[in-house]
Amino acid sequence: MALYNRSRQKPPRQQQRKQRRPLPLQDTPPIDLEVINSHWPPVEDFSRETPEQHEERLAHEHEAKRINDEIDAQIEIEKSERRKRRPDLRIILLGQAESGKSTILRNFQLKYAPTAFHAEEEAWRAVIDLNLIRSVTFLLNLLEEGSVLVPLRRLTDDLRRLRVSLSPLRRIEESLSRFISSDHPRRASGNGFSNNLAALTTERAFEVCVRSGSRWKSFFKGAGGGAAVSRASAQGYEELQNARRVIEACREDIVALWNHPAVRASLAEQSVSLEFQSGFFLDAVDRIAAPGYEPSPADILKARIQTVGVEEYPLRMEIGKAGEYNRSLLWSIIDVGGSRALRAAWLPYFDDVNMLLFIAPVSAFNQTLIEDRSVNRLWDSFLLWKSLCVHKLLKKATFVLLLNKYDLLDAKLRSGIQFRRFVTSYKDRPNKMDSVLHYLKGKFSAIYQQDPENTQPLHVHVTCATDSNSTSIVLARIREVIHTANFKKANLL
Ligand SMILES: Nc1nc2c(ncn2[C@@H]2O[C@H](COP(=O)(O)OP(=O)(O)OP(=O)(O)O)[C@@H](O)[C@H]2O)c(=O)[nH]1
Ligand SMILES: [Mg+2]
Repeated sequence: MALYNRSRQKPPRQQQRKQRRPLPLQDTPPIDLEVINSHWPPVEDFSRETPEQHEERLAHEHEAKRINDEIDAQIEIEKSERRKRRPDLRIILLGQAESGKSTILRNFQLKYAPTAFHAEEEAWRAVIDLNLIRSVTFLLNLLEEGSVLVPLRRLTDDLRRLRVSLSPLRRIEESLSRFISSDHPRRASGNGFSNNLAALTTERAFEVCVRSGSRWKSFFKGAGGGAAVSRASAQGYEELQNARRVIEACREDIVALWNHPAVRASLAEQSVSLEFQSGFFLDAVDRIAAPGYEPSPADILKARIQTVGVEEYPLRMEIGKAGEYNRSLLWSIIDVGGSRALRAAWLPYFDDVNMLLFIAPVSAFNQTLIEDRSVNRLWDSFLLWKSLCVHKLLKKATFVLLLNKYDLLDAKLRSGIQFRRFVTSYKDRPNKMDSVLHYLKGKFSAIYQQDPENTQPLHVHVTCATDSNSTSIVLARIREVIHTANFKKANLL
């Protein structure tokens, strides 16, 4: 029966258009409202059929049934595919740029889907190489004529030699950038190597940008070999191998440049701490530029690549204690680009998220936004948090707040930077990490509790996302929250 309806429901496009055109009033055929609830299609009278017509009709019905069964089977396959793809749980990672969202995502992958995590090591090696080269070319730029940090007159012969011997790295930087962020061959926001002090005091001098979280990795999947590798991929792979050879050849000179007393003195004079910058690998050159280098999980967590856009990462749980999972769970983790211009793209993903993980980088109290130099980064985090806490579409989601980068907060406070200088309401509380964290936790929690619709408890954790061991404990607690509080009720776990 359905087949007649279906074939009638799908007339060719032209016909559809014709049918939609309204009939002139006087031509409108009469309607019989009695048939609305009667049989459809209407029962037909075949009593006057000839044997030929009968045969023809049966053949036609047989063929129509075959097509109908085929369509039904296809719909069933699609439904079951969709069911397979639909995650058991959706988590969204939110926070300003460089708060650590993608690093938290990598921790999730490392803990719960290690095979997938390790399969991407080669792609991450290219990012680490690029992060390293950008640090080196940053230092090389200091040696250029007119640099505010190392005036040319102070360049000794050994520095001049290093400038020449390391110059091939500039070309390598170009080719690596091309592969990793083909849309953005140079750094994204012009904040990179200007050697201007405002840029240096941020953590974003070595920015590498990627349009969408995982597409760039697919290049590396096919690049290493196999008959089906395209010519472009093979050529790209060759270039990557070449980049690697140049880095290895430059290893000693990179170490010499980084350890050069004149370079260090100049950086110190200007209070530039490259160690606080994201994607800083200069202190590990010996290991990273060695032949056969394979990135460790810690290296991958330290690598910096800016997310531009929104991407959902399926996370199929691979591990767990025996009997812990009664089936293989599929989580979906949504990672977003955090800078202000990218936040409008978040909204369509709020609808059916089960959990919101907000990442606030507590070390950012003395920094301003790259996108708006007049805004303190900590202030921006609070504004963002406030807007999410009252967001109508997020009322069903469990809120988890991660006070991230406590290691950098600690280092800054220990180096003598006064928290109260940047957050005046902190007044004369101790300039100690625990006290600052306690203060910030209180402020974030108060904002959450201000909205009477936020009835679920807020879960707060202090994290250092580059430390997989401590983060793993936090992730286990988050999983516990998922397990016990909300989703158990819905039989999701
Ligand atoms: N020292 C330290 N570095 C961290 C921590 N968390 C993240 N990072 C580093 O900070 C940099 C930025 O982290 P990302 O995860 O890329 O930041 P994001 O929030 O995804 O940024 P966008 O993609 O621009 O929105 C990376 O180099 C990380 O390795 C932390 O707790 N401590
Ligand atoms: Mg990111």
